[in-house]
Amino acid sequence: MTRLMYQMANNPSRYYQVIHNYQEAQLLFAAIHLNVFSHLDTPATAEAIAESLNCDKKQIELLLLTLVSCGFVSKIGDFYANTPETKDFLSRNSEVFLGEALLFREKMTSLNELESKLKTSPKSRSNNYDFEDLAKASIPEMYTGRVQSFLEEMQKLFPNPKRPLRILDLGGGTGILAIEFVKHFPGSKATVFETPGVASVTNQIVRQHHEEKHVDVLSGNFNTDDLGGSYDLIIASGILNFVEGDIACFMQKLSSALRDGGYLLVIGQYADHKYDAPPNMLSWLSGFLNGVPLPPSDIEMERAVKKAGLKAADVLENTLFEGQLYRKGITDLSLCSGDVVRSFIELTEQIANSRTNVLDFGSENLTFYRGEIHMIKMIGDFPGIYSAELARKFGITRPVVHKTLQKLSERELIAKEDDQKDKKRYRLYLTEKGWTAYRFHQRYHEENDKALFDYLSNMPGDQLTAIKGFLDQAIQLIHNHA
Ligand SMILES: C[S@@+](CC[C@H](N)C(=O)[O-])C[C@H]1O[C@@H](n2cnc3c(N)ncnc32)[C@H](O)[C@@H]1O
Repeated sequence: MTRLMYQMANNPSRYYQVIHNYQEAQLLFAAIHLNVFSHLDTPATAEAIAESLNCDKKQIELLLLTLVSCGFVSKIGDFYANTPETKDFLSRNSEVFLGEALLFREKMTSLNELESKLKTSPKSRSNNYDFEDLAKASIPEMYTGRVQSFLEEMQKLFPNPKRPLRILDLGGGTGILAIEFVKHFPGSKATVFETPGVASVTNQIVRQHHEEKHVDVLSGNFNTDDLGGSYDLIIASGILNFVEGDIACFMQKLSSALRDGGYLLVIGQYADHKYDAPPNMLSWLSGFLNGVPLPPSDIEMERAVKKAGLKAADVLENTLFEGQLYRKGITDLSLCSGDVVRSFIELTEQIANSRTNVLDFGSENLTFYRGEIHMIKMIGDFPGIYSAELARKFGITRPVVHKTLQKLSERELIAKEDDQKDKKRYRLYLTEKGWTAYRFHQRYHEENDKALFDYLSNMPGDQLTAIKGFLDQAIQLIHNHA
């Protein structure tokens, strides 16, 4: 009997690749378990490794050769050594040794009992995850990119590092994000909200970092307990599966805990629709089989946050960090025109009183009154400007301009050059020292004003129109008073 030749429409290689990946995983876990990689930071022979591990030389040689073929280890002559990546992450001598975390995650999310679990429905929605041990095991993982990327994003979100902030990390596990946040934003306070079991681990980690004064650990159930309030940022990373009840109600709870204009950062992988599979379904299948619900879909989240008065503000995308940022609307219904006028008067008073403020850029030579440094800026922006133009641009009298120019000239910050066309006038330029002051001043503004620019650039057009309209009216008012 002749068998019909299958016409190749599909390729089965994927299934063989799965076997390969499975065996590669078994190989890697056994090698981590044996602690092979910690002996390969410097080149060593199979014989030396076998002796250190108390194993058979021939068998170890086979193991090492396979590790080489999978790209975990390199080989030159008879010597084996870790690749740079393996040295960083799989050797116990490294500060970011991930071996224990990998072994723990494999055990925690194992699908060994998959078939038997399919026969019965889960008894309760309780998860069987050991989050206490996960928190302990995942500390080095946090420092292999997540913390670094998180801080980068936070520095963009809150450009003024001196602004004291209040943040909440819900189900924050290790507490490392909160700990690193307060280290980078001095004067800020962080709260980590965790289940009682994990909270004791978080507390220990906070103590190890000596951050007890800046990081509070609250223990409880975020579904039922009060979360505190007036936060500038709430982090919800990998926790939305554990929300009980309506996700819209939970989002409302988080929104109420935020101050106006505060941010909610949601980290996790979500399906587009309720009927789609979440992208990382496989990693968490063991939990789902135990009754942990699937996370909400993007569409459910969209509806829930909108209902809660939160608006999508940004997508934070980094190599190891992906999050959706929402912002609470700034709507204070109790606000009346009197409040705005009071803030305006406070602003004008502060500007009037700051006239005598001195800007010190690090030495007596580089210390300026506001009027002086702004004149330097104007001359830098318009090289060759006449003194009469300066008087006009600043709206001040010529004698006042001359007095300031005289001082700047004596301090060798500006130079005067005769005007070729009109010998009675002179043109103004900055000297090298003047340019140094100009650059210091520019940097000063870049650092200090960024928060205001960021605030305005996040604002919808109708609100910007309202602010511009108010400022035009205010300028008119000052003209009328003058
Ligand atoms: C998947 S882990 C995420 C940990 C951390 N946020 C991260 O992104 O690495 C979920 C965390 O939520 C905590 N958690 C789950 N349900 C909770 C609840 N009802 N109240 C407080 N914490 C809870 C767990 O203890 C666990 O630490």
